[in-house]
Order: sequence, then C-alpha cells, then structure tokens
Amino acid sequence: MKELKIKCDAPIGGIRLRVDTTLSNPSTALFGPSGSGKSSLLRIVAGLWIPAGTEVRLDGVDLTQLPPHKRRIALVAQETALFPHMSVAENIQFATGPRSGEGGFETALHLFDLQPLQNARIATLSGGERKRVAIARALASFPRVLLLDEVFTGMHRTQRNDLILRVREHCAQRGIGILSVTHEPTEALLLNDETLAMDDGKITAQGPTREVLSNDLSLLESTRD
Ligand SMILES: Nc1ncnc2c1ncn2[C@@H]1O[C@H](COP(=O)(O)OP(=O)(O)OP(=O)(O)O)[C@@H](O)[C@H]1O
Repeated sequence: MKELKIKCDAPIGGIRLRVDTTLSNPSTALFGPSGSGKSSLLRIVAGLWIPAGTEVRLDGVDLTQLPPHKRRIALVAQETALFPHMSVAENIQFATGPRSGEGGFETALHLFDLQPLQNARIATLSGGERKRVAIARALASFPRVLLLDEVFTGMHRTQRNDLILRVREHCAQRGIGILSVTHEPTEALLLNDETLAMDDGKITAQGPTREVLSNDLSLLESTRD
C-alpha cells in the first residue's frame, strides 16, 4: 500500500463520524478515547459498513466499488473469530483460498512459531496463541492492508512486543499497510510510524507517532478508561 484515502461523514451511536484524510505511511495507529469512532472507522475501511458518500481509496482505487473478495483488506478484531471446531492449520489454510500455492500458509505458520500447534483445536489454545493464529490467518490471505482492532490488549508485555515487531517486519517487507486501533501508547510507538488521534468522531491530530504523542502529553497515558 502506498496511499489510503478515507472520506466519510455519517452518524453512529451518539456521534458523527466525519473523516477526510490520506494516509501515506505504511503503518498508522488510531488512537483516542472510548467511543471516539476508531472501530467504526476500521469497519468502514474493511467494507463492513459503507455509509452513503463514503470513499475508501487504496492507491487510487475506490474499494467501496469492489466486491469484498477483491478488496484484499484483512481485519483482526479483539474477539478473534476463529473457527473453534477447526485446527490451527485448517483455520489458516481456509484464509489462503485460491492463492494456496503461493506459500502464505507456510509463511504465516513460521512467522509466529505455530508449527508445533498446527494440529491443535482452537478451543484448546490460550488467548495469546489465538491472537497469533488470528493474525497469521489474516496475513495468509495476502492482504494489501491489515486492520488490527485492539488485538494486543491483555497480552503479557514481552509477548506483545515480540508479536508486534514480527507483524511490523513482515508487513514492511511485503508492503502491507497497517491500520491499528489501540489504547496503548507503547503499542503505537512500536508498531506505527504515523498516528491519528481521534475524539468525538473527528481526527484531532495526525503525524509521526512520536510527534503526535509528545505534542499532547495526555495521549501518553493509556486512553483505556
Ligand atoms: N453497530 C453499531 N450500531 C450503533 N452504534 C454503534 C455501532 N458500533 C458502534 N456504535 C456507537 O458508535 C460510537 C463509536 O463507537 P466505536 O466502537 O467506533 O468507538 P471506539 O473509539 O472504537 O471505542 P472503543 O475504544 O471503546 O472500542 C459509540 O457511541 C458506539 O456506541
């Protein structure tokens, strides 16, 4: 991904989500208090919610006009939505679809050291292991943009930091853009070159992560209530 343009103006809950921005950095954080519209914005980019007049342009192409399978946007939410009755390998293979011969499955398993777990049922995995599988599955589908909605929340710091750095490196090597929602400044500093601060459905600041966080010291506190 080189450029992601997002334009929308729609009511959701008690707010109006009004965004008109272009992200030219491969990895951007959406940062802001609860209810500010971060997850709703991710749903728009994922094509799960397309209010009238919305534009989501990835390298010039309006994704809202494309059928879902052609958008190549992968969303990983906090509830990982894996198929519980399938094994780790089956979950990841499911995502590779028609591109199964291109090594996405092996790469994804290897990226997060999932080989020893590949025959395990999802129901038997720990929370952190499920997150690794969910991200591996998303990456195995060869996305152009990876959307992460508070995926690292609740993980032990060392494991979280290791996972974040692996995701970052994998995506950087393949030109996969990242847009991630977080409440934790450390996550944004580790994962995201750019940060969008949001409040009440609007962007209140946008720029390099260090700059945005240090210009408003209140952002250096976790925004979790
Ligand atoms: N499907 C929906 N239908 C109606 N209202 C919704 C829906 N999803 C979210 N909302 C409302 O829209 C507003 C923005 O929610 P959103 O989940 O986008 O915020 P957020 O910044 O991601 O919050 P959090 O950090 O708590 O996840 C909230 O008032 C929420 O209650």
